[in-house]
Amino acid sequence: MKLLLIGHGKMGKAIEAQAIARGHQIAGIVDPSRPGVHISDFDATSVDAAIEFTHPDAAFANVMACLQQGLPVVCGSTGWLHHFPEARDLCKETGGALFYASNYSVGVNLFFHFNEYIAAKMHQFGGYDVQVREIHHTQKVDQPSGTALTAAEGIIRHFPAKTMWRNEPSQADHELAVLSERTGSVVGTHIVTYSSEADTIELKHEAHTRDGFVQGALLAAEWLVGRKGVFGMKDMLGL
Ligand SMILES: NC(=O)C1=CN([C@@H]2O[C@H](COP(=O)(O)OP(=O)(O)OC[C@H]3O[C@@H](n4cnc5c(N)ncnc54)[C@H](O)[C@@H]3O)[C@@H](O)[C@H]2O)C=CC1
Ligand SMILES: O=C(O)C1=N[C@H](C(=O)O)C[C@H](O)C1
Repeated sequence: MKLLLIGHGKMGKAIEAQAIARGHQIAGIVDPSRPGVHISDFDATSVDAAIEFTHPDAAFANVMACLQQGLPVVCGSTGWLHHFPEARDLCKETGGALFYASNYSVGVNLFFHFNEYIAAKMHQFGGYDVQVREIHHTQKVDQPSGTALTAAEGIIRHFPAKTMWRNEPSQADHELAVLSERTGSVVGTHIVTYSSEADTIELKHEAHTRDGFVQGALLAAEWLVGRKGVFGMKDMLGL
């Protein structure tokens, strides 16, 4: 495949290396460190898919630009989802292809699946409170993490005692506390904890490296080619 990489930071560089190892070509790299290269320089004749990992403030414009250029786009940037409905609408209008995941690791997507199952089960029993905790490296700019928000939304859908989340400790029974910690170079750890007076049950995912995110994003780009519409990991993995 001919790939356009948008963002050449920790994720973009790791995706570039893994893409080349898998036999893909890098058609271009768009990043402020490479002035003069723009998404508008590319179209569907030169690029099979764009992969976007940038910044919460940049992702929406990049995704819209890809859709306007007719480029299938795999986006992993977090912190911009309040704009997602506009991107979905443009994707439909243009007959384009958009793949989004707050976390491309297959392991995290199993964690999301088990999280929803556990939330529905725990709802059947009284006496437990639930909270979400995420720990990341100090360079991370958004909080809570996109992954923690996906987990929180999964809990809220299946555990009706919680109707909203809050990014701080909460004494209100209906609020799901989603706590964020920034320390060292932690790649990404997410923990869902159910506590009662009698016991504690935890579901934890700890990324050891970025390899899981990278492999998932490349799988998504390969899977997206030839498809039209808006997709996520559940579509690709059949979860
Ligand atoms: N969905 C997932 O599986 C994962 C998502 N992420 C998310 O991906 C994003 C990027 O993460 P990292 O690579 O760790 O960050 P990073 O800070 O290492 O790299 C971001 C890169 O984007 C570039 N950039 C900034 N504005 C840009 C623009 N307008 N156009 C093109 N490039 C631009 C920066 O110059 C930088 O090179 C974050 O939002 C992070 O939360 C990170 C890991 C996994
Ligand atoms: O910024 C990161 O590093 C990560 N961001 C994603 C998120 O916000 O959930 C995914 C992963 O946890 C790493």
